[in-house]
Amino acid sequence: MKTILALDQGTTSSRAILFAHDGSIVGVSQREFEQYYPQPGWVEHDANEIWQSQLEVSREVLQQNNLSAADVHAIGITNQRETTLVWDRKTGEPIHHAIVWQDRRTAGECDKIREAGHADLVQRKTGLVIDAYFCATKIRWLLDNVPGARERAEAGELAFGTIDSWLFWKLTNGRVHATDVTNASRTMLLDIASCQWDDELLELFGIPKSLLPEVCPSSHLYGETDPSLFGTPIALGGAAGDQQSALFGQNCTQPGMAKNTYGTGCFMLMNIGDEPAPSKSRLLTTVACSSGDKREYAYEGSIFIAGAIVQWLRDGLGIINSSEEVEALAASVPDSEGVYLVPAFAGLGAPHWDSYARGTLIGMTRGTTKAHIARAALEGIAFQVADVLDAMKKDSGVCIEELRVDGGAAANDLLMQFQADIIGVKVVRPKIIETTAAGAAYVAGLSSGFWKGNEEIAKIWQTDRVFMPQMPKAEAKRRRARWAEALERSKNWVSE
Ligand SMILES: Nc1ncnc2c1ncn2[C@@H]1O[C@H](COP(=O)(O)OP(=O)(O)O)[C@@H](O)[C@H]1O
Ligand SMILES: O=P(O)(O)OC[C@H](O)CO
Repeated sequence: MKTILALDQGTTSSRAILFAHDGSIVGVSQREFEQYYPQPGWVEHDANEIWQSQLEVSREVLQQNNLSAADVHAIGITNQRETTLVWDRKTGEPIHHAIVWQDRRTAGECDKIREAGHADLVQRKTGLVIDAYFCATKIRWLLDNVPGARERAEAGELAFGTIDSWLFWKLTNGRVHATDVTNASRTMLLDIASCQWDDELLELFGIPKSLLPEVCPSSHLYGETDPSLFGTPIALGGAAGDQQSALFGQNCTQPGMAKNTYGTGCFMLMNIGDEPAPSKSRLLTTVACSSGDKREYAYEGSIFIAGAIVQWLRDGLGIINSSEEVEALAASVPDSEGVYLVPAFAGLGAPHWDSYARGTLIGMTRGTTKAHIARAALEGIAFQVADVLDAMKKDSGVCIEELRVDGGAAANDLLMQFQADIIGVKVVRPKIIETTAAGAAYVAGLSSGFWKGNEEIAKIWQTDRVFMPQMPKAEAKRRRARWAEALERSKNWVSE
């Protein structure tokens, strides 16, 4: 049986998923790995643990399904984006833990770069807002804080990579140092129009060019796995950052098509075609996946806390025992009775970008119960998404006809219905919810000839359930206006 093996290297776990030619899932294996929080606001990963967990699940999914490397036509990689790693080219050893996308250690540095007047240059070239979220200031931190790192980097001894690059390096035993263009577009060092590393930005951030990987299309033959890993070499057919991969996996290949992933955070991406138009509403412009050399772009609204608020109800407040339970609890009341929960626990991302906002629970009375709070938590996710959708409509001038959804919290019917109600747009959940891994499988399957073209892949995507807006428009408007007031109260709460 021929399959495509998708490696889905996420923030909290490594997964390996086998896809058959009809797009169905043959098997899944998953391992969590440790999160390191050395200081408040800092988040790190051990890149060797990432590699070991990824290798183990890859071998395990084959074994569990009685398959071998010979049954894998190609491998596709999808990964947590922006997480930054530097390693020694000779030994392959990381010089430090990877600095994770959520890490805020370079926020002060970003404030300075913004204050020095570089925001327009950075947005024009990279499509990004200056924020600690992206790689550039994380790389500089590593070069300036790991003893000897800057000298070694200047001598060409070190390599930088996002997690796709790290996996390519390990899978080929150091023969390939490359990244795909969607991951490269999150470094804040790429000119997204030419898709080349930009010398002016490298100088601004003090980063030697010799550190950087080669930038390749997402759907591209990068090499093959070292024979020592799986017995027989397997073709490496492509890679994509997880959110762009999900956009491709949702088959949003035409301008105006949008998806939203409800995981730890929420990431809404909309295909905007072949021009990297800058956003006027503080969204990001990012490189999207495409099936060949053709460039495609997307607007992205990144929301830092979404499903994580449900984990907080479970672990922080203890009012539910599992994430799934939130739906029944929230459904036990008809509405939140005026309670609003702004989940700005890690500041606010798009379109507000307020690092100093904090979580706010407001509107409670003596009648408020845990059910109202659970409901307000789910509604807070949907209101944030509505704010991003508005910004997208405004920037693109496109009337979004449907929002395709995926991610763990997209299983929550109450949340999906409320989402449709509050945005007044139908919400469509596909049958194959593993769209992130599917996107990686597709880019690898296309470059290696497993699938013939986009048309063949488009047939795989099928609707599971459609949520139509039911709430009267005036009521949705009233609730959004109240949300906007609650949001204002959460802003600029802490000073650093
Ligand atoms: N039924 C549910 N209702 C609401 N949230 C849920 C539900 N099931 C899972 N979640 C949330 O979804 C998140 C996990 O989704 P997942 O897509 O695996 O995230 P990630 O890739 O960011 O780790 C968790 O934050 C969890 O609380
Ligand atoms: O690993 P996830 O699914 O939380 O995704 C992380 C994003 O890529 C961060 O930009």
